[in-house]
Amino acid sequence: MNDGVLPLALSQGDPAGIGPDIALQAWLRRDERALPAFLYIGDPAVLHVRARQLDLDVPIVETDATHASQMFQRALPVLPIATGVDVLAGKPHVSNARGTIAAIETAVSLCLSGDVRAVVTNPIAKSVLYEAGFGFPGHTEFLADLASKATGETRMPVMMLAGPKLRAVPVTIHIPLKDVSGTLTEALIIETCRVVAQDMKSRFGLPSPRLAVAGLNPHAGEGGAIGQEDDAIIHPAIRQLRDDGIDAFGPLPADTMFHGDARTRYDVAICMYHDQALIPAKALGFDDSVNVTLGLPFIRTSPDHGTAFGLAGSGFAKETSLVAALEMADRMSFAQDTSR
Ligand SMILES: NC(=O)C1=CN([C@@H]2O[C@H](COP(=O)(O)OP(=O)(O)OC[C@H]3O[C@@H](n4cnc5c(N)ncnc54)[C@H](O)[C@@H]3O)[C@@H](O)[C@H]2O)C=CC1
Ligand SMILES: NCC(=O)COP(=O)(O)O
Repeated sequence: MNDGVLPLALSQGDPAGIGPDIALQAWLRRDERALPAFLYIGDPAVLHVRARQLDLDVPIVETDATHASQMFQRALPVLPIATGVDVLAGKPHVSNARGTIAAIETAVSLCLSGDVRAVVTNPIAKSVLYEAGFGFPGHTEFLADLASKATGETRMPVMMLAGPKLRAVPVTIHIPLKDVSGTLTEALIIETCRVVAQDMKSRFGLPSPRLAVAGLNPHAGEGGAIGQEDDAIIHPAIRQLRDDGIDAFGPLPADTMFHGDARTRYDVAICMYHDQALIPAKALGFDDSVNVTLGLPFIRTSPDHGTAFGLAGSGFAKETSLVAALEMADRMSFAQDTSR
């Protein structure tokens, strides 16, 4: 079924984490889930060792993007990126960082050159990359930087956690909670919502998405008695978005916008900080939610979880979120608006 269709690129992530495990396990489910062909970009030696450790019978073939789809049925296609070090499951090490970063760069480059349809990333350990001098908070900002360098256009990346029950976007991402208030601006909220509205239309088939905007403070500020940001920053941003024809509403008290009835009234929850978005997203769908980066000139999805070092090589890591990420990237690539 994959012959003639470009593959997806799957970066290895931190090789000491569960990325290799879930890639092997996802490949074994290719028929059951009718998975799109994917090309694993990473160290084949790590995959061989991990497959043995997990007692998984997965043939591995070293190849390139051109031949991956036709080989996918018979073997897991791998574009080799040597780590050059002994990788131990569950033991992160700074010397793995170079291979982790190179795999992401290669995946993006293949996508921008039209050799793969989308980029799916396995989890990275941010602290390991920071120790190696990586200058970005996470994939989201790194991918935007790679895209900007390749296209010459500045990109504003937007993180969205998407599952069957909830789509949630954090306006501020990996910053300390104490800095959230100072970072939130009317312009940041407006720009984030514009990117969300545009990508919901072009990549998710929702022509007029309903954006429910959360307040920052308890009870959305209670009329200014419990904080000023809701009235001073969030409310004017929503007014501007509505004037621009975007169906945004709020600010809503965040504690009551995620229950079942409330979720029927919107397509995307716009949240003011990381945990306001990611706690409900992971509570409602840890096993099958996907982390998507909006605002890029290419498609990027990822499992919603991290490296789970404690599970690497154990056989207890679930591949379900990675499978959902592969399936979402596949759907998005066919829905894609080529005018972007
Ligand atoms: N997209 C990415 O690259 C992401 C990377 N991270 C990174 O991952 C590292 C570890 O972060 P944590 O907060 O511990 O989150 P985590 O998601 O790795 O683990 C949280 C809990 O969920 C469990 N878990 C995670 N994935 C699972 C799976 N597939 N199957 C079964 N159980 C699973 C873990 O065992 C642990 O109990 C950090 O360095 C963080 O930066 C975290 C989130 C996303
Ligand atoms: N908490 C979500 C997360 O860490 C994912 O970040 P990114 O690496 O996709 O930017």
